[in-house]
Parts: sequence; C-alpha cells; structure tokens
Amino acid sequence: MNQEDLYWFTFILVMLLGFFTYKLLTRHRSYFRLLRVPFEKPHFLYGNLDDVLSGKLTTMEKIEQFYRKFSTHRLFGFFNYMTPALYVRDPALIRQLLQPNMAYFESHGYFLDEQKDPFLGSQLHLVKGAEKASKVATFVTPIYRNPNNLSTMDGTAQKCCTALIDFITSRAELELELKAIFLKHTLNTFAGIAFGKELNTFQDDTDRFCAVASGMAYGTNPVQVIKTMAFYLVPGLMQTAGVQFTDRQEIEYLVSQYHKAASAPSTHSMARSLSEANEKLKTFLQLTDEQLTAQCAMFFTKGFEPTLNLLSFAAYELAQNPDVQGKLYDELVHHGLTKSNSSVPPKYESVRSLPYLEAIVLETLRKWPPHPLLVRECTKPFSIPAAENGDRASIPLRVGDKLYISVWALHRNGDHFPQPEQFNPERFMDGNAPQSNTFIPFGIGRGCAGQEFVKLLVKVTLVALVLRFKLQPGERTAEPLKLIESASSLEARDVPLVAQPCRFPFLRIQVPERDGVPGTMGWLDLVRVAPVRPEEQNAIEDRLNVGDTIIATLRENPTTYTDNKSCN
Ligand code: HEM
Repeated sequence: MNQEDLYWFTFILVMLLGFFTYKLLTRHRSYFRLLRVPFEKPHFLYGNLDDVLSGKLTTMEKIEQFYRKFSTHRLFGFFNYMTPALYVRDPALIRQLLQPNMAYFESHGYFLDEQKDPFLGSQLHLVKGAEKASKVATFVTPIYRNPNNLSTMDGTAQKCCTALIDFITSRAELELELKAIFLKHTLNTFAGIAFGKELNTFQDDTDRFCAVASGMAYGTNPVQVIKTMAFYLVPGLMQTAGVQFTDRQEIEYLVSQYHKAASAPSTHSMARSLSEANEKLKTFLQLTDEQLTAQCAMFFTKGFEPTLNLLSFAAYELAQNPDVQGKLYDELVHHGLTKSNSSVPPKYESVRSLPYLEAIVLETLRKWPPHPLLVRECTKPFSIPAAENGDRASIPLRVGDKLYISVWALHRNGDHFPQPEQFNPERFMDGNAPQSNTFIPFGIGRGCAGQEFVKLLVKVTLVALVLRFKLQPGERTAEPLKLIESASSLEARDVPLVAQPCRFPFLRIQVPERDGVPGTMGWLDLVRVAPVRPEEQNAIEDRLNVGDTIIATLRENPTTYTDNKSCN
C-alpha cells in the first residue's frame, strides 16, 4: 500500500467510524416521534441537557421547566443525553398507570436484583416478579406500618434523641453542621429500631455495625464501587463467576445481629417483630433468616438517606422560619408537652397527632421531596390508551421501557401549590388537602413501606430539638439552600445551623399599650424578640421596659422582663 492509498484508507476508516458513532448515538432519536409523544429536538451529544451542562439549571429544574412547557400534555419525552425518558406529568394519568395497572409496572427499575445479589435482591423494593413482590409486600408492609410496632420502638427513639440533645448541648452556641449530626442520630435510631442494637455513635463509632450499615446506606465501600462498575460492564461474566454484590462476611454478620435481636426477650425491634410474624406463617410461606435480615437491612439500603435528608431539610426550614418554629412551640405548649421534664424526649404517641407538627413534616416533604423522581419499569407489554394519554394514538410500551414521574416538579407546580417556593405548613392545616395525586412524597401504588417509621423519627426528633433549642441560621447557612445533584435523591450539601440553648425557647410576650401605641403580641426568644410580623421586631424590642409582663405560655407564672437582653 503506497502512501496515498494509506491516506485514503485512513480517511475512509475515520469517516466510517464517525458515521457509525453518530448512528449509535442518535439511534433513539425517533423514539418519541414514533410514540407520538411531544418532545424537544435533542442535541446529538447532550440531548436536552443544554442548560444543565452549562450550569444554569439542575436536572430537576430542567425537568420542571419541561413540565411547564408541555403543560397541555399528559406525557412528554426528555433526552437524558441521548437516552429517551418518558415523563408522565398528568396527576390523573400517574394514578391510572401506577394504581390499577401497577402489575405492568411493578419494577422500580433498580440496578440490583436477586441475580446480582440474592441477599439485597430479596428486599421488598428490589424483589422481581409480581407474585414474589406481592408475597414479600403482604408479609412485610403490615408489620412496618403496624402502630403497635411503632409504639414499642418509643424507648429506642427516646434514648437516641437524648444522645442527640446531649451532644448538641455539649456544643451549644457554636454553628453546628446539623446534617452530619443527624447522620449519627439516624444511624443510632435505625440500628435500634431495625436490629435492636444499642449504639451511641456520638461517643463511639467503632462498632462493626457502623461500618457495615454505612456501607449499605451509601455503597461507598471501594470493593462495592468496583463491583458495581463490573456488573454494569460485564454482567454475564460476573454472574458466571458467581460474584455477589454484598460481601458474604457482612451478610453473616448481619444475620448474627438479626438472631440476637430476634431472640432478645426484652428489646423491641423490627427483627423481633418480623421473626414472630414469620413463625406464625405456614412453613412454605416462611422467609429464611437471611431474607428476614435483608428486610431489616432495608432501613439502611432504602430508608437511611431519605430520612436523614428529610430531617436536615426540616431543621433548615424551622431555622429559616422562626414564626413556624414559634407556632410549633405553641402547639407543644398547648398539648402540655413543655410541662414535663424536657430532658426526656416525648413519646411518639404524644406527638403523632399534633396537626401543626404533621403539617411541618408534610410541607417539608412537599418542598424538599427526598425521593424527587419515581421510576417504574414496564414488566409486561402495555399500551397507554389514546383516551388516557390525551393524544391521538395509544402509546405502546415494551418490557423494559421506563416511566418517569418528577415528584419535585409536581410539588413545585404553582397550580397545585401556590407560591411553591414558600415554606407554608398552613397548606396542610384545617382540612386543606392537596389535589389528589399531586402530593406523592412516598410514591403511589404500594407506596413506601417505611413512611410511618420516618414520621416517628422525624417528629420525635424535631420536638426534642424545639423543646430545648431555638434553631437559627448561622453565618454559613446558605440561602437558598445548596443541593447535591443526584437523580435518585434530594440532598442538602450541608446544613450549618445554630442551636441556641434556651430554658424558655419561646415566650409569648405582651407589650402593653403605651403612649397611645397599641400593645402587641409576639415571641421572645431571650436573644431577640420575634414578633408575629417581622417588621415589628425592633419596635417591640425598643418598647420593652423593665417590669413589662411576659406571658410565659410554658410556665403558669408570668415572668418579668428584667432588661432588654435577658429574662429570669
Ligand atoms: C423520608 C424518608 C423516605 C421517603 C421520602 C421515602 C420515599 C419512598 C418512595 C417515593 C417510594 C416509592 C418508590 C417508587 O414508587 O418508585 C418508597 C418505597 C419504599 N420505601 Fe421508602 N421512603 C423513605 C424512608 C423509608 C424507610 C425508613 C424505609 C424502611 C424500611 C423505606 C422502605 C421503602 C420500601 C421497602 C419501599 C418499596 C415499597 C414497595 O415496593 O412495595 N422507606 N419510599
């Protein structure tokens, strides 16, 4: 071959390679056109992610923009690079697809399954096959949601809250990284609730359980990271070689923890409840000890991150909204929770039905849904009828096709939630309920198995905090909150806050009428006066005189204001 031939050969080879690469990249380009779903023409490299790659928007915000752009359609198409994603935007269609037709979409489309990991793969959210999934769900979900089981976990929640309060008290007045603190608190509580394990990671985090549980929650163990890559790249080879995702020794360790908890007569735990319920089943329906252990480990693999994030978001909003914090305190006063010894955190029973507290948790879940995206994989061929998809023709879905629902976009839609940026628990008060299927923080269909436990932990923790501290933004607190971008979870980058210790965190005060200026009601937090309307703050502070009466709603006896920076 002479030089000229070599030149042409190389030229043709490069052209062919370029052509086939282009064809490969754009092979899904007609996907939505063929389905007759509205979409925006994608760039052949980055699809519809232009604003995301240029840093203008996060992926969630970009999808939210598409939810608005296609506001007259029930579905739309989005190109994540060149991978097509079919988004369902109409709440009625979401319900239609995920409730009556759930059997066609029973997979959450997770990467892990029983073949890659028989241990984790037997967990409720990962188990494949409608029959198997329904068997596990029928067994596990009622146990997880049973109010009696929740009450028996009170002792654990109280102990863990005491450890949390003690830790914060020892560091009070400093700006604290609350997310990191909540991480330890969630680990302590879930270890106790799931495995009956008494941990206080504020004092000692060297217990083997901490490393195993954190590895499960975050998958950051380097061996797991390598295995994940290998499973993506060469799944067949990994299966032939019999490689499992979770380390065998870790499984055996967790099973031993399960046995301990299940046979401990005096400690209540999920392990014990599962074991007792399993013994009552007919033999052929019973789960193995390894499968039962996996259901307990679910607290870490499925529930840890969203719970930690929900706690962090709630604390952030309380700090940013002193009026909300004050109202919560008033509710605790009203229900007599401030009378008891505040060094003992409340029992779940006493806080579970407080309407304003419930509204705060729901509003946090609305504004910051820890699971911002629902994914459902089609497991049997299904056709979305024309009448339901609102377009001209039905949309045929094949096995493996995925449906996406942006919980974030639904919760931030001004038509469903006016002024969606505002943190306003009143949306959920006095019988105000969101339009159906527009508020889905725990999913739709079977929904989240752990939602009652999450509420237990979050409510008890928030009350324990507000009874002892005034949460305030610190110098490093970001406004607006900085988020970590991830497809599957919504996470604050950090949540630095000041937990101001206060014997009287919120005193309702009454400034008397003076010189023709009408009296005002407000809250005094010992550091500054936070009245009902922020613009009145200085006015009230200036007008407080020694001897003015503070109507201390948490104490029966009125307290006297002695100077303008402290009270007795
Ligand atoms: C704030 C905390 C939590 C949030 C926001 C949350 C949210 C969700 C959502 C949105 C789903 C549905 C996913 C889908 O349909 O694709 C789900 C499912 C599930 N969650 Fe949670 N979750 C939380 C905590 C927990 C905890 C603590 C557990 C502990 C066991 C848990 C266990 C599960 C399970 C097992 C499923 C699958 C249910 C099924 O397929 O039947 N979650 N969760």
